[in-house]
Amino acid sequence: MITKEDIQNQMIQAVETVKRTNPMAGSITNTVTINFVANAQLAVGGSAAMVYLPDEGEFLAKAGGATYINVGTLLTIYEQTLPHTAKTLHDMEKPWVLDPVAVGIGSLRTQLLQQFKEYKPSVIRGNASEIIALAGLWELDGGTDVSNVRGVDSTDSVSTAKAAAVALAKWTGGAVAVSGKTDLITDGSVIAISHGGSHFMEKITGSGCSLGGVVAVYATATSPFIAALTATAVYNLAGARAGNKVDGPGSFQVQFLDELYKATAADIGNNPFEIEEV
Ligand SMILES: Nc1ncnc2c1ncn2[C@@H]1O[C@H](COP(=O)(O)OP(=O)(O)O)[C@@H](O)[C@H]1O
Ligand SMILES: Cc1ncsc1CCOP(=O)(O)O
Ligand SMILES: [Mg+2]
Repeated sequence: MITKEDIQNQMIQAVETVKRTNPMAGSITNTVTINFVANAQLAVGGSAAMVYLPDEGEFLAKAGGATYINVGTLLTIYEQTLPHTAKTLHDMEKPWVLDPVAVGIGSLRTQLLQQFKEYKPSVIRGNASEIIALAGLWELDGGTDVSNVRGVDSTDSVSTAKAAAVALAKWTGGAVAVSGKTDLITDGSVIAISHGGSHFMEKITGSGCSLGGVVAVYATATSPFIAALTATAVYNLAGARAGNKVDGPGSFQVQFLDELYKATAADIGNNPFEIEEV
């Protein structure tokens, strides 16, 4: 099994590469949190670009080092944009990150998330209920037919999503990141548990969505597993630091962006995590 020290070195390298090269990771994401996603991507050193249209999704898929697809608020045009972009990414073997926000609501969301099974997202990032429900939709181990997703929120604990996360990662050959009070990241053979964050992260919209955007930034520079773990680590670090400085969600959001920006590669590599074999 890969050692913790190897993982930390790869995380540090990924952070340094991103800070040095300002890589572009384009997004097709929801209208609620689109601004926060872009700001978080910029804060860690990436470059953001958001589009809605099919040819523009294809353009960004080709131009960017990685791409982020988040199905939070669907528009009718996405029936064309999302499969077109995901197919381009798959065919070009380019990394892409999927956030299956609110899986289970509506027929278009179900149809699109079903289609993504064959396009194998490099990283799937969601809360526990979304990860369990996506595994159910894709008929993989650990999934359930009955979704416990409550709108965009989770009603399951991260540990209950472990089997689903492993099964999804084995199917895609990439990584899965399950978020919550503690976070679980797996590539199907190793599991990392990352600690930190703040209860205020549940009190602002977009902490999960923006985490997906930051995973995409790191995916331009490293493997899906290291990208998912590095993004989760910087979120846990910045969340904890910001949470200690503020007394409400409004100032938390501002402070959190500052702490994302200030976190050094060594700080991020040293944020607490454990690893275990699947
Ligand atoms: N109670 C909590 N304590 C610490 N960190 C949290 C807590 N809840 C969520 N987070 C963090 O917030 C981010 C988004 O996770 P989550 O809220 O599960 O996603 P989503 O917004 O998609 O439901 C992750 O970085 C996660 O670690
Ligand atoms: C509230 C809401 N409704 C549709 S998308 C969205 C944002 C969800 O953001 P997050 O999952 O990061 O909390
Ligand atoms: Mg979410």
